[in-house]
Amino acid sequence: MTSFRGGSSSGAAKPRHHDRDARGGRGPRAGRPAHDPARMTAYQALLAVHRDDAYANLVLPGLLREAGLFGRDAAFATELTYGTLRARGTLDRIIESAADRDVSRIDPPARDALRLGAYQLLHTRVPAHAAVASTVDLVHSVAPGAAGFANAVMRRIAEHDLDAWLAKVAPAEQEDPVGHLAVTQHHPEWIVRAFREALGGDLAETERLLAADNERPEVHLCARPGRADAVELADTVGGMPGAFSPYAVYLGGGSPGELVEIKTGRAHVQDEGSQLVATALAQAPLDGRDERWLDLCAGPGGKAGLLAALAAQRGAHLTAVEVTEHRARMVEAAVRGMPATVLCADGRSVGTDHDLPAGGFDRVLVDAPCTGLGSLRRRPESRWRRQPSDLPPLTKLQRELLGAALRAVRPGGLVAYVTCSPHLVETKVSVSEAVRRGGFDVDFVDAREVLPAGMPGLGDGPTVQLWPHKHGTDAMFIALLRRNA
Ligand SMILES: C[S@@+](CC[C@H](N)C(=O)[O-])C[C@H]1O[C@@H](n2cnc3c(N)ncnc32)[C@H](O)[C@@H]1O
Repeated sequence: MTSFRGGSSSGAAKPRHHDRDARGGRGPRAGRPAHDPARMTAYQALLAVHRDDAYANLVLPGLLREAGLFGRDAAFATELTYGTLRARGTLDRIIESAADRDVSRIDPPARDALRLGAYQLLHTRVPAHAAVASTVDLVHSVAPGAAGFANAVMRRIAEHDLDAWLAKVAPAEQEDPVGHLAVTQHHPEWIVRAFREALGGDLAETERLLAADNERPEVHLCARPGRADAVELADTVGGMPGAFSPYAVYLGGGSPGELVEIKTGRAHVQDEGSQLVATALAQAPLDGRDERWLDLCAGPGGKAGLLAALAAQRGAHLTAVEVTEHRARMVEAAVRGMPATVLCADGRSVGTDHDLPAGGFDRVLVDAPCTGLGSLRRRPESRWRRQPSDLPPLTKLQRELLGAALRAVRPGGLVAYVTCSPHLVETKVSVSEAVRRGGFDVDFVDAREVLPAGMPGLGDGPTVQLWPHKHGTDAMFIALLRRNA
């Protein structure tokens, strides 16, 4: 877990305000940060996530702007928001133990304020007295009747450090190793189980993966082939060329949205793992015609942008399909100026939509809708929002879309099935089921052969699973299939 290490003016060093006394015991009202804008902003982000199902990475930038937070104050608010959301399940266990009641029986505003407070106490260097006082102040603002309760709970939490609390609330490692990891590494148990299974049962490695999931990932850029060079781009933006993808640049800091290279379409933000799987499809050897490429699940357009740039260099044309209209518009923006056509259509309509003829394409990407368990690093709330019940409808769609891709590709052509999830049900099982049920005659192409030479940790093939703790990428899965007839 990344921890805040600063002495921000909104953090520990700030003297306590006295607004409450001046206002006759109420303090600022919820939604109107007046005295502690960083904590109030983090609280509002949590509220939006838990009440409105918002995504923190989408909602937080606007809240920071509204509150006029920059620099260290913005970093503090961001750390509080992301850290609290990631650790939520474990913080809740600690709060339950300290409050001696289930978190479901605590009013949501007080509950979120307590989560923020517990996070400060156990994961940051904010001094205990500042964490307690600022949390009680926040509860005064958002749930005045619970201020006394919050004070008591915070004081009880402050009696122990994180290790002591984990020893108290986590199941014993010997008796329940998965339950233990779930609590100590802040993940739901069903996800720990799924990761462990995908890693062949190795608990120590599962722990390394979970720890990597708790770190905020570095921003990766993709230097678009033919438009930018990764080494030059790295120099220009003060970043580092990526370890594996020839197009990757690791952006040390700063906001990618401000970069001229992004605004002018020379580069886009894209995880290196996503770059690798899209490039693998483009690089795989193919006999015969190689002109018609298809991206069957293209929105918002990251891989389509890279594929279209590669298609431009190779004299090919990309058809990019996306079922959601606003995402199809994002794909259009991502491929502008490149040889690509965007269709707002259901990818399963191959053979019935005249723009998606059966056997009409040489290379096809299915970047299937999935649980996204491979990118938990960048969506702090999603580990607690996702449920095992999400799997059946998603795997049905995945199999149907892969079936459509296998119908769309010509005999001898290639299909890449990709997920941003390592869950075996969404990866190997979805592939084998789609092939079996569709009765397709296919061969697996060893994906390791078309990933950069010398890349470590690619397993036994022919499919490849990338990992945050091994490759510093999202946990992207790729299966490459050649259709025989
Ligand atoms: C994992 S995302 C694709 C990410 C994209 N390839 C990229 O790199 O930016 C899956 C996309 O598939 C779209 N989708 C879902 N069902 C679809 C369908 N039946 N046909 C086409 N697209 C679909 C979703 O709206 C979503 O945008």
